[in-house]
Amino acid sequence: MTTPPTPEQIRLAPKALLHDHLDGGLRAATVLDLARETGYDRLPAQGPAELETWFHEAASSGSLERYLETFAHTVGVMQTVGALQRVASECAQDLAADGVVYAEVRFAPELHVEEGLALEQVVEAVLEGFRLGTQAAAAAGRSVRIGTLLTAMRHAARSSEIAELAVRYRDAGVVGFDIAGAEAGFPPTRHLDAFEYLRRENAHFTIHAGEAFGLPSIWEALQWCGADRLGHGVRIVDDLTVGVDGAPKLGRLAAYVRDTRVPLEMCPSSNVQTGAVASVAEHPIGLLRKLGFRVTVNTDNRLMSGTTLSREMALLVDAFGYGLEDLRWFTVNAMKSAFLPFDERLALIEDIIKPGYAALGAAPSAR
Ligand SMILES: O=c1[nH]cnc2c1ncn2[C@H]1C[C@H](O)[C@@H](CO)O1
Ligand SMILES: [Zn+2]
Repeated sequence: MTTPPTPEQIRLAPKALLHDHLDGGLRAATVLDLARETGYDRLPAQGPAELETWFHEAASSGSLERYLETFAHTVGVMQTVGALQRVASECAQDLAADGVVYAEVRFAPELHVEEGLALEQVVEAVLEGFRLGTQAAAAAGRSVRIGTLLTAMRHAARSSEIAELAVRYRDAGVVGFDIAGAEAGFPPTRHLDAFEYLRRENAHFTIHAGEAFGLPSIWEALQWCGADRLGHGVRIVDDLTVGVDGAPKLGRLAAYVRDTRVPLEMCPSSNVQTGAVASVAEHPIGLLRKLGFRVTVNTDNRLMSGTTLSREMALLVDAFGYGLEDLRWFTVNAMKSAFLPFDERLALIEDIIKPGYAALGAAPSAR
């Protein structure tokens, strides 16, 4: 019988995070400070606790489109070099304090040019913020490595430009590309040029797919666009049926996803808020983990969900009875799927992750 890890053990356990939005992870107090400094006067609440509650409630309507409307207020205060640097630096420090040892954090440069910044200035400000935050975390005794993903908005038309930006900054901390935003009505094939360019450049990308729209979106992301990973991908369960023997039977797309080890960046709390799943207890992560899909656990938007990676893992421990060994499995899956060179992924797994779980008393893995 598995002993459930305590919240403190979960926090101390080394964790890897592949899906976290910079503009969805601000501290509420920072949103308020930046609004004052930059003259942004449209915030819906004036104290940090009220603002935190507002984000959580407004993002919990059951609709992805309404969830996305809340970003107007975070993006609204992230329009200067100073604001972008501060948010990125605090992000690195908050992740490190939560025991995250490797994170890929994404944001959409095109959303941060309202006050006249150039796309390059936006990217450089965020990279500098991550550098400063990582340095501050190290000084506090916590080591975290951050890779940046550049996101293009799927309803807009700047994906090729953003893909080129990702390639231009690939040696300066940008490790990949993504598309995000409303999914229904905006299939990933609208951005085929960007994905074809990235593949020619041997670059990595993930695509938000199978969150608010189903199998066709996942199929396009993989088989037309060539995504390395899927953001969410929860709707892959639509391709599972129950066979005559009562065992789950995989359709062709689900089999492809499992058999070619496509990483699924699953975000339990966010999926409940947008209505992609009914509750954490009913999240497909339980079934997909049993069936051996390459599942990873992520935060998506820490501010909108009032969460951390430790909390997402604790919710799964409560729902599915996971032990430290399961959390290590999710973590190793994430690290294997990171957009880092193979030798660097292996070093993090062998030198940091496995010893970290062993120190907490996790049983050695069978393989
Ligand atoms: O879960 C999501 N699905 C689709 N789009 C999302 C999600 N979370 C955040 N975004 C959007 C809103 C942000 O402004 C943008 C870039 O981070 O990505
Ligand atoms: Zn997301």
